[in-house]
Amino acid sequence: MDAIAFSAAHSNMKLLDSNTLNPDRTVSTSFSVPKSLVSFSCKSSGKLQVRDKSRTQGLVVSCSSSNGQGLQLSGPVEKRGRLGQAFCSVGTVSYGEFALESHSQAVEEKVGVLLLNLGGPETLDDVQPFLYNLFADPDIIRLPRLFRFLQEPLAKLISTFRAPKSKEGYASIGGGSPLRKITDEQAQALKMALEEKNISANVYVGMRYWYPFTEEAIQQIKRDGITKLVVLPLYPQYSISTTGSSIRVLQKIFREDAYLSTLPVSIIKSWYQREGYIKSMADLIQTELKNFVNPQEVMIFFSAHGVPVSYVENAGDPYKDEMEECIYLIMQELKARGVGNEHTLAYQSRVGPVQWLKPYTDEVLVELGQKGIKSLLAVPVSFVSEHIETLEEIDMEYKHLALESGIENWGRVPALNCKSSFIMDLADAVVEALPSATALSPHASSADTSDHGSFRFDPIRLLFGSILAFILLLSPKAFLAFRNNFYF
Ligand SMILES: C=CC1=C(C)c2cc3[nH]c(cc4nc(cc5[nH]c(cc1n2)c(C)c5CCC(=O)O)C(CCC(=O)O)=C4C)c(C)c3C=C
Ligand SMILES: [Fe+2]
Repeated sequence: MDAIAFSAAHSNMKLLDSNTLNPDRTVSTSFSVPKSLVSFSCKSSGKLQVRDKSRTQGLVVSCSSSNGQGLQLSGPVEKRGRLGQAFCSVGTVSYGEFALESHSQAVEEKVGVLLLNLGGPETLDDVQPFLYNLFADPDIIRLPRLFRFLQEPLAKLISTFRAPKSKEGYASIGGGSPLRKITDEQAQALKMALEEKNISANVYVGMRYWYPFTEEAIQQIKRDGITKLVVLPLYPQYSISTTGSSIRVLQKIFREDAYLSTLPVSIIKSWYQREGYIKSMADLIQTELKNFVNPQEVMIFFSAHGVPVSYVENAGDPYKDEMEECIYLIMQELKARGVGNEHTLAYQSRVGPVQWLKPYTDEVLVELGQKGIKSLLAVPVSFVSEHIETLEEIDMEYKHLALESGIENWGRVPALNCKSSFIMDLADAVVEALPSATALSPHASSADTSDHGSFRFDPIRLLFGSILAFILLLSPKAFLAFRNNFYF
């Protein structure tokens, strides 16, 4: 007669019962674990897996003994818990002819959530070095491989020339980006939302181009001894230039570190299709529409941050498709609520001389004014916090342009920031991602870095890109002319 005791790998998990098992007998056991945190060890079998077979129907627990004689646990889900969240209770245990050793190992699990974001200058003095970091990113200025050595000098040049214009923008919104403050608040709110779901997690913020840098967050994750990590980029839609770039930084750090290379990690690449996010966006739009005298006459104007067309057409960036699907889902949700307004999507914030995704926000605003549209509600859609492009570009530049073009009633939907339904949905996304955490294998990383590799060889781009880079580097005068024509 042997006993098997299950203990959970997380401080919130409680062992309610253990059973004495007899061969050829099915017995019941019961223990309670948060649905997402399911990891057990069993000395004799060596392997005991718990799989989330269906998100809605709960767990099936299976275990194989070291000799493959089929220990099995299975059972229905039971609802428990202080706040009504799904807990799982395994109802029956059966096993084959082999005895099991009595104790399992309890591993203290420390869950971490890493929020990835762009970062922004906190003071006007930070603007040029922030821009340098941004333009030095090969996912932002994509030079042909042969000319990568030009990346840093080019970044220095462009950041120096763009800084005065950027500084004006940041000065007009109070002298710096609000991104760090808002992201810290989101991190705190997410930690609390997870606690309500009985998951104790450390939430970290890792910025791509300014403090706290992703590298710093990772060092803290190591110091804290995190044993399972969920990576959640704060961009609803995936782009090579945003989520892709941050993930590449992560993969590089993880590959080179013994501890990190074995840390189970789950990366949520994009989440624009989540019901909680779509509903939260629809809530914001519905609320804002009510501020207009004739809400049903208002054109809903989605304005997304653009990317160069080449990202989508040559490098396979899914950003445009994901954006269009996101808008479709938000509009479907609004329709289901009886809101049947007209809508349109345009892309803002283009930088430099290349073609960006069209239509451009500024051009569409003028066209809509000319067509006689009188009321317009701007909805920033690629980002979940207020930042320079909502506070300055939309609220000031585009509003001014729209009013000048004949639009009389202007409104803007606020960013989601810490809206509770949105934060709760992020917490759900984390909970759902936890079971699939696995070490970032060298395989996975090479697949993910393939954005670069998949950039098709384009001789014209190569030729012109390199000639341009050389001219710009060698001749400040030419750069000035270039800048004046194409405004960096
Ligand atoms: C989904 C969002 C974003 C995408 C896609 C994106 C691509 C992208 N951006 C630049 C150049 C700049 N971006 C700048 C600021 C900035 N960009 C985003 C988001 C996306 N960028 C945000 C949220 C911010 C604001 C951060 C803040 O400080 O509040 C800037 C600096 C500001 C300015 O000078 O206008 C630049 C430059 C490129 C080239 C690019 C794709 C290739
Ligand atoms: Fe940007």
